[in-house]
Amino acid sequence: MHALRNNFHNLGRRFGRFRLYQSHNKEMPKTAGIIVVGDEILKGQTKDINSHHMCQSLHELGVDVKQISVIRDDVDVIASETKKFSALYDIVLTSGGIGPTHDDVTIEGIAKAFEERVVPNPTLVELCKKYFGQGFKDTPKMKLACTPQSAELHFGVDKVKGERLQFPLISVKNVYIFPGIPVLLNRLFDNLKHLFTTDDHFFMEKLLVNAFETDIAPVLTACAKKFDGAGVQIGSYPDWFNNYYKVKVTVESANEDATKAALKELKDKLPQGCLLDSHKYCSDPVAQNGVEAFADIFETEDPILHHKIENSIEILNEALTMYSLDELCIGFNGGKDCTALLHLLYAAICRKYPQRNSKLQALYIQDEHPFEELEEFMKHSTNRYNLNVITMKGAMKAALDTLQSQQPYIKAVVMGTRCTDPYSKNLSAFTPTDGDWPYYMRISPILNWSYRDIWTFLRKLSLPYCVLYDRGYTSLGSRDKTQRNEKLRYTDNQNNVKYRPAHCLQNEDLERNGRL
Ligand SMILES: Cc1cc2nc3c(=O)[nH]c(=O)nc-3n(C[C@H](O)[C@H](O)[C@H](O)COP(=O)(O)OP(=O)(O)OC[C@H]3O[C@@H](n4cnc5c(N)ncnc54)[C@H](O)[C@@H]3O)c2cc1C
Ligand SMILES: NC(=O)C1=CN([C@@H]2O[C@H](COP(=O)(O)OP(=O)(O)OC[C@H]3O[C@@H](n4cnc5c(N)ncnc54)[C@H](O)[C@@H]3O)[C@@H](O)[C@H]2O)C=CC1
Ligand SMILES: [Co+2]
Ligand SMILES: [K+]
Ligand SMILES: [Mg+2]
Repeated sequence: MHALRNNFHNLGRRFGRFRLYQSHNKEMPKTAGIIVVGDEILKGQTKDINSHHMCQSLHELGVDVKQISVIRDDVDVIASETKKFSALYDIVLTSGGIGPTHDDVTIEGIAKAFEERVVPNPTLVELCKKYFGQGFKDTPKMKLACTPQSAELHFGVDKVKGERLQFPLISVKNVYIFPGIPVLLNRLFDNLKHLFTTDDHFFMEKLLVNAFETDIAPVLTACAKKFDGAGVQIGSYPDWFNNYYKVKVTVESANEDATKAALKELKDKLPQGCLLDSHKYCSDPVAQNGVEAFADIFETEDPILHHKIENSIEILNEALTMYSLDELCIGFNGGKDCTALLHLLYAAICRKYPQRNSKLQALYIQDEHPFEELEEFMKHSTNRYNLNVITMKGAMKAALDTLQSQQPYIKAVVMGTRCTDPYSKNLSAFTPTDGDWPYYMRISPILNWSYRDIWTFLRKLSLPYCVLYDRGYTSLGSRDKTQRNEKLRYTDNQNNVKYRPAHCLQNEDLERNGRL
């Protein structure tokens, strides 16, 4: 409803200035520029998160952020950037440089931009007096009470407590001056949103495309050109680690109809079959799939797997009855089998301990030559499932010996072993390690799962897995002893050698073909 505002009443409200879309005769959304001030950011000592927060919030409020500039704590640089941004954009937000120390000079810089003097602000002087006591005027704290002459103060109201915030947001003309400390900035921003709220709203649609950017570029270019006049922006964002799509394409504008028309055009013109069905893809499967849900999902389509899952969950529940979370860990090396297992175990733990604070422990015996992609995947999994990863180096047996002395409370390891793995034919769900191994209970809930079951499970639930499996590897070991599976090799119509993803392997007996 916000997009069409044809009446002059609304138009006039906006800084008395209106801009028009070339062809649609509609006002452009309010624009903003962000100036991030701080030497520490340019030195890489602090990661700028403030501009990110501001961009996100402003975008939600319908403000079109056009530029972010990161600059030094230097009066002249701040002055010239502020002057430039203030003229270019409807509003300017600055972050940082308003503390009491010598290296914070944002207030001076902004005063200089508008050729104003920095003067004590009576309201701020009163505030500081209350806050710091009488003597503050002769200390560096006095800096906090000084502003450019024409400054305005905006007191936010704490949404939770209903009280006025202690310190106001300072603005000079169209420049809003935020502190750099993220919690202070966020608190001010979130309690003063009304200053930036607009009548606009961005309408965003996205397409998940399973094709290379190079192949869809011509269609995107043509569509972007066609809808440019209507203010539609088309974005193309490749994701190298997603197992289900290669590119996220966004279509966005402040006009719902224009957005929809551009979306339709793209859907019509993109190659057949490359669009991911949004009903079949879940972007956050960890949050969405509880233990109960697993059974339902496979019940009709794959009743055999459905019963294997139920059986695995029974084993996991039994394991959780026998061992406390301190005594248990999952053997997790980023491989596909333990990835499927991790999801099951996580769900079972969440069900049994909905209120738990402790993390699920994962044992990772790190190979001397691990694949980078595998370790990258491990990192993502650690966050996704909130794991406490215990990393051990060296040969497996020796590593387990060390584990026993360093973490003596661990008694059992849940493993993604399947019957078809070497030496695993005679394992059962609960089998202690062999006599010549350090003593642990090995718990193997997915022994009777096949290669196909693993892939059906992972892909049906949109679970993330290591990207190497999308690049021709079907079984992963140490980097120097693992190759792509030749059974997945093919040559495309331009005569390039390529590999299909692991889930396409037909004959699953050849799973370990790439292991040397
Ligand atoms: C805790 C533990 C106890 C073991 N006990 C015995 C034993 O008693 N007798 C014996 O002969 N062999 C034992 N092994 C070795 C095991 O049987 C396999 O040789 C080994 O897991 C590699 O198998 P794979 O190549 O099929 O790999 P995978 O199919 O990747 O291994 C099967 C499962 O083992 C776990 N795992 C494998 N590698 C790692 C790793 N680097 N870090 C953490 N977890 C991993 C995962 O859960 C994985 O799903 C043990 C291994 C582990 C981790
Ligand atoms: N109580 C309040 O509301 C206010 C307090 N002050 C006082 O001013 C001082 C802080 O002023 P600042 O302008 O914040 O000083 P500053 O520019 O020195 O920044 C303070 C810290 O914030 C972090 N930071 C800065 N920019 C960042 C960014 N872009 N992303 C992530 N982190 C970033 C950095 O770690 C930096 O050390 C404090 O001493 C505070 O007491 C100032 C204004 C308001
Ligand atoms: Co059933
Ligand atoms: K400082
Ligand atoms: Mg600073």
